[in-house]
Amino acid sequence: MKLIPTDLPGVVIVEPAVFTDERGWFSESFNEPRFHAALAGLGLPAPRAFLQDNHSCSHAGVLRGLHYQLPPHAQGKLVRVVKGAAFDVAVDIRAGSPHFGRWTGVLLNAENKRQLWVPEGFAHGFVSLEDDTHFLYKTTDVYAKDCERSIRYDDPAIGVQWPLPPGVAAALLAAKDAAAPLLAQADLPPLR
Ligand SMILES: Cc1cn([C@H]2C[C@H](O)[C@@H](COP(=O)(O)OP(=O)(O)O[C@H]3O[C@H](C)C(=O)[C@H](O)[C@H]3O)O2)c(=O)[nH]c1=O
Repeated sequence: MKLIPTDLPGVVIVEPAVFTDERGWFSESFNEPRFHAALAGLGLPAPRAFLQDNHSCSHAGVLRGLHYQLPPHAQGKLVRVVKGAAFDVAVDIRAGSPHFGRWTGVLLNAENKRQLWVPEGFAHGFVSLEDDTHFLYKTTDVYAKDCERSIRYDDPAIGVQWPLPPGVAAALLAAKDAAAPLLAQADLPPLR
């Protein structure tokens, strides 16, 4: 496994080792000791244990986000795409962070097998770039609807440059994602 820092401190790309032979390929999608050691190598803290695995499937142009959960159920997320493609985005929303409101985006797809580590204190979302995009992720806390918050994906104060797949004029959103902008959020996670 190799970690590649993004331009947003704390958010890193995970490139798992892939072993190819005449049968196909094998890859460890998660290995806690190796993940923790690789994070330590970048001076980053090990996350809490992952408590939940999620799997969603999206049509081309579907945008899920920007979402986060507040303490005591803040979630770190280790995300990947196993079929299709997605542009995955993390935003630092920790009150007091020197990088508050900054975002980074990474192409995740079945071919590059890349993952993105999004720590607690960051909002997360993605836009699906193909039909039938299967998005899998581990979270460091369980789903807690009362702690869940949404930030509008096109908040000009954040300025995410969302790509859209060919033929899609506008992102396809759930009603809950026509949300408030970042600076209108009533409560934001603390900088730990
Ligand atoms: C997130 C979640 C949802 N649900 C139920 C609640 C709804 O009845 C249904 C769909 O939930 P939602 O519309 O919140 O799903 P997404 O829009 O994909 O939400 C996710 O979108 C972005 C990408 C994130 O980073 C979060 O993990 C999460 O907020 O599944 C559960 O039962 N457990 C869960 O952990």
